[in-house]
Amino acid sequence: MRVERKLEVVSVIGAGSWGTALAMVLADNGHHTRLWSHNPSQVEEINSTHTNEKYLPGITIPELVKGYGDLAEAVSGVETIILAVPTKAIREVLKKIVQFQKEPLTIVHVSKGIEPDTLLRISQMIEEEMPSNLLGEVVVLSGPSHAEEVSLRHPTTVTVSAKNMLAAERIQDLFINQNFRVYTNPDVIGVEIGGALKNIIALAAGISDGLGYGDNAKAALITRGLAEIARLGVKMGASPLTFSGLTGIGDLIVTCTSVHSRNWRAGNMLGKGHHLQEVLDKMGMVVEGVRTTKAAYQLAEKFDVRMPITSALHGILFNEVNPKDAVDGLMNREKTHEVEDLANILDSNPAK
Ligand SMILES: NC(=O)C1=CN([C@@H]2O[C@H](COP(=O)(O)OP(=O)(O)OC[C@H]3O[C@@H](n4cnc5c(N)ncnc54)[C@H](OP(=O)(O)O)[C@@H]3O)[C@@H](O)[C@H]2O)C=CC1
Ligand SMILES: O=C(CO)COP(=O)(O)O
Repeated sequence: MRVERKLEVVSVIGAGSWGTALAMVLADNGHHTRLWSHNPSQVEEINSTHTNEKYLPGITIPELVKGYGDLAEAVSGVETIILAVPTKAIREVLKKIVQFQKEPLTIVHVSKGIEPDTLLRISQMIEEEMPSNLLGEVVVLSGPSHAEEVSLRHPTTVTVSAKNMLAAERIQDLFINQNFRVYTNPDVIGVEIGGALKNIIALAAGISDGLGYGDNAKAALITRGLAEIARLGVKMGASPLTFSGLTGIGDLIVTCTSVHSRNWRAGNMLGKGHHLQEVLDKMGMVVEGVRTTKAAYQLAEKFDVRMPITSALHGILFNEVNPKDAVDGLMNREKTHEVEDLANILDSNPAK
């Protein structure tokens, strides 16, 4: 593979499973990689035993990855940071960076969420928090990519997207290697919406499995889930084509069918009758789909888009609706066409 790779010092902000796995990809590509954690004992573990047992048990982290506990030191002198904290921590971390940063930064975010109430995508939150003199480019990296498999160097494909395609291509070159194939896509809205909303459907797929339903139900959730994600995304300005790509159907498949998925696992416990708070306490890792369900429910109202699966999940998570009743509700809705646009054309054609 021919890659114009300029070796850099790169900072990864957030040493959870995804930040650690991405730091390993960067180190495999020869970049000196600073992995920042707000947890001092984790920094100590990364530097002394080259492990991160809580998040990636059994994995050895390459020597080129160094743990940092001081955020200003971790970001000092770098051109690019990879922002790998959960969506709800993004503003807090950026507010800290703004206090000491002097030079513009390219920010690559790898989180999958939408902010409830403001209804902002992550790139919009970054643009809001960073003064323009400190913000170079904003790039999103997304796609079907469980950290556990990336850290084992199993073949993985992702997509990077930015308003400025040259920035996206630079980040493509930073990460791409024989195990980690990176595509570009100019559709930032579609990439961010697909990545965030697939977590809602993964929670629903987990619930379905937890209830003991089978592959038919899961295929239905994936397919009709994609339909409602695309319906909303297109209204928000995304290209419909993006939803048939890695950050759309690709990420939906992996998250709805993999035991690695925290969203699927959380859903599975809910389907087996556990209470939401108990499930989140047990997970010990971020389950982005819960907050994103709230945001997507609000977006559906704002854009006047039908999102029956999101709406059913919203009932389960926030209004004590019994999961089995929610499934019954979905199955007993008014009959409809599968492809609405086609149906609208037929409905307006008197000769049909
Ligand atoms: N895991 C995966 O396979 C993938 C995850 N993603 C996305 O990446 C994002 C991060 O997920 P992931 O790494 O899996 O999450 P994890 O739960 O594994 O780790 C989150 C990390 O962020 C830290 N953190 C939490 N809150 C703060 C805060 N306020 N300030 C600083 N650090 C904080 C946590 O620290 P602490 O240990 O102290 O809690 C932990 O190190 C999510 O949006 C997720 O959807 C995307 C693709 C793949
Ligand atoms: O986004 C992911 C894989 O692409 C990870 O999903 P979970 O957060 O559900 O583990």
